[in-house]
Amino acid sequence: MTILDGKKVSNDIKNEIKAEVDKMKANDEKVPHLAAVIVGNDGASLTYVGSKVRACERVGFESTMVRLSSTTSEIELLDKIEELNENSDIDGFIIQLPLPRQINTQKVLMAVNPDKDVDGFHPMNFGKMALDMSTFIPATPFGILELLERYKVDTDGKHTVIIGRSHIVGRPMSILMGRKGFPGNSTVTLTHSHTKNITQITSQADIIISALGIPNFLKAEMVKDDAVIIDVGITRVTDDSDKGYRITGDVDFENVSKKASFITPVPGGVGPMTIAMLLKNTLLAREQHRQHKR
Ligand SMILES: Nc1nc(=O)c2c([nH]1)NC[C@@H]1CN(c3ccc(C(=O)N[C@@H](CCC(=O)O)C(=O)O)cc3)C=[N+]21
Repeated sequence: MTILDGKKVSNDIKNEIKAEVDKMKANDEKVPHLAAVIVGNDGASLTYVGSKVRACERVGFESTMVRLSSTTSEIELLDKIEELNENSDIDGFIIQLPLPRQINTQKVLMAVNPDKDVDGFHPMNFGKMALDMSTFIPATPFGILELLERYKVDTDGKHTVIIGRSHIVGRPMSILMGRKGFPGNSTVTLTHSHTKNITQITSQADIIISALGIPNFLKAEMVKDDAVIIDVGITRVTDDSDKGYRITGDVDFENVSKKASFITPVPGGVGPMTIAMLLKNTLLAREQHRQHKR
């Protein structure tokens, strides 16, 4: 059994990005600038955005955190997005999800300039991804592909079963694993809350990608020997540690890891990769802006 060490790989990627930024600095070029908009005071969201800002500092990017109150109206957020679209110093930005109820998420994501959409959530970029055109791939799916690639996990002709059809993970992952090339060429099954007899399906999977958010959902009985297990779940459970919580994935790691050929831990698996790939998309955005002389 091999642990897919997202913590280590994400550090490698950050070092590679930092080397690129150092070259830019040596040439007196502008360094990439990422902005993150966060609406409201959700604890988990603030933690993630904080990690993104710290990761920017670590690789030498400029970063801007835009904090808006939980009562922000849709119009106010759209105005802020317009401002970021027009600010030529900003290469890419993200709107941290979820958004408060009064705001229509789809409308907001459509307002982001696709050239600055480093989350890859704009329908234009999602469509390009589905059509194998070069674009920003959403950071979590991109991170999973990168892990599979760096550990040379064979995906060709394999049966990949995805649990969860979210717009951020399950849906894009189902498209990416079925694309031509590596990692890809999988036969994909996308399962969700209306799926019947899920154990029968997961038991046949060569690769399982679980993005559900239910701790200990995936048990050893649901997995065949030598399966590849990617755990995208991140659920906070309260405990008596200093933080007051620990995070746990969808997978019963202790038992499933005994059967798996490769498995991602939580924490230290897909989560850190998400942040590294957001940086990678921002570097890509900077390079494209430079070529278009913006
Ligand atoms: N516009 C937008 N883009 C996102 O990419 C986005 C989002 N909204 N909303 C929420 C999800 C979730 N997400 C994570 C990022 C890093 C970790 C991460 O670093 N996790 C660490 C542990 C972090 C902890 O201790 O809480 C780990 O798994 O080792 C987790 C989850 C990005 N998301």
